[in-house]
Parts: sequence; C-alpha cells; structure tokens
Amino acid sequence: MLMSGVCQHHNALIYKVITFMRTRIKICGLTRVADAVHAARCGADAIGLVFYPPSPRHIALEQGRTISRALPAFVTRVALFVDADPAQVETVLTDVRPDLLQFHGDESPEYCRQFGVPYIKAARVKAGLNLVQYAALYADAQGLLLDAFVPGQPGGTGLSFDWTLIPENLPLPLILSGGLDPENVRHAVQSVHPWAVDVSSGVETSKGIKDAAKVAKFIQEVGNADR
Ligand SMILES: O=C(O)c1ccccc1N[C@@H]1O[C@H](COP(=O)(O)O)[C@@H](O)[C@H]1O
Repeated sequence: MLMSGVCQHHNALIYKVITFMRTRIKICGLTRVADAVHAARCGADAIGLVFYPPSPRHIALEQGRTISRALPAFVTRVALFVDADPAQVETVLTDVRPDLLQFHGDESPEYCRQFGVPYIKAARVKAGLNLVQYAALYADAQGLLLDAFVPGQPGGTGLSFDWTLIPENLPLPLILSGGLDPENVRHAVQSVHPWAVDVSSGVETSKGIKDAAKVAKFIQEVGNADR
C-alpha cells in the first residue's frame, strides 16, 4: 500500500511520520539570475520560469537560458505555460532545456503528453471540481499542483483557497500553491502535508522581483514545519 500509486497524497503523510521526509520547495516566477541562485543556495528544490506573455513574471527565451545555466546541479528547472501553442513549448524545450514542464491552463492530458517530457498539471480549486477524477485524467503527470481559482487570472495571484477541499486519496503527489508566504507556509505544510509547496507572490517585493529575506524565511519555515 505504501508504494502504490493509488493514494499518493495520503502516503506522503505516512512517509513523513515514519521517515522524517522533507517537503520539497519550488520558488516560481524568477526573472533575475541573482534571485534564482539565491533561492537555490537557500535550499529550493525547483525554480519556476514563466513563459506566459500576459504574466508580469514572463521572461524571454534568452533570460530563461541564462537563469537555467546559472543554476547548480540538482535544482529542477521548471518551465511554466498557460495554454501555449505547442510550437512555443518546443522552442523553450530546445533553447532552455527545462527538466520539467508545468501546465497551468486548460491543457488536455493529450496536450500535456505530446512533448514526451515530465510534467506537472495545475488545477484551480473550486467547490464542485472532483480533484480525484481530475488527477486520474493526468495519471502520467509527476504531480498535481493545486492553486486558487480566480476568474480571469490563471495563477500567480497571491490568493489561497480552502484546503479542506483537498481529498486525502489524490492519486498523484500533491504540490500546494496559492497565496503561500513565510508567515503561513508552516501552518500549510502541517495542515495539508503536501509532497511540495510552490510560491511566487508571497516572496516578492514586486512582481517578478524576489525578496532575498522572504525567500530564505519561506524555505526555513518549510523546514521548521517538517521538524
Ligand atoms: O507566476 C505567475 O505569474 C503565473 C502566471 C500564470 C499562471 C501561473 C503563475 N504562477 C503560479 O501560480 C501559483 C500561485 O502563485 P502565488 O504564490 O499565489 O503567487 C504558483 O503555482 C505559480 O507557479
């Protein structure tokens, strides 16, 4: 049962209790090399690069390549898209060489699979959305990222959602996002027991500009929650 893929979210909680497993951390929406390197040095497991032109955190290909190359080994480079033209995804794959794709829009399972690259799928949580069924559709994803539902804004809103809507029997590793910050992330980890947390707005001074002290504190607080 522990290793089965049936109940990944619940299994994460059991592993945390018996093995002191730590919660993984993704810092998203990096636009500057120094911010990305700082996050990695503080202990971030993954760095998110936004390739969604309407976002204030959107970066050009060249900047994505520069940030990606500046990162040390064993930090996962994640490229984020929202309902992008597949040709744009292919261009980022060729030029930036991310390790993981994050699809944050209404992409179908077939769309997500077509690139043959590991991906995570975001779901924007609202009452009535069956998250177990949703996760089952994306069974080959590396994780299900849960974010707040804000009409007209696909993500990076700085708003959280009702965590009681998260079922225990999610069949994918749970990545919790939406309105997390250094002040609330400890409570979030201890309440939800996600595989990973993801933050953008909550560690910024302004959109796309990360606050070094907030990034450090956020990562420290996740560690405090795990202990
Ligand atoms: O960061 C963005 O600008 C963004 C734009 C479009 C879709 C997703 C985006 N970011 C993701 O949004 C969530 C929550 O962010 P926040 O911490 O509430 O600001 C997170 O998963 C980011 O990866």
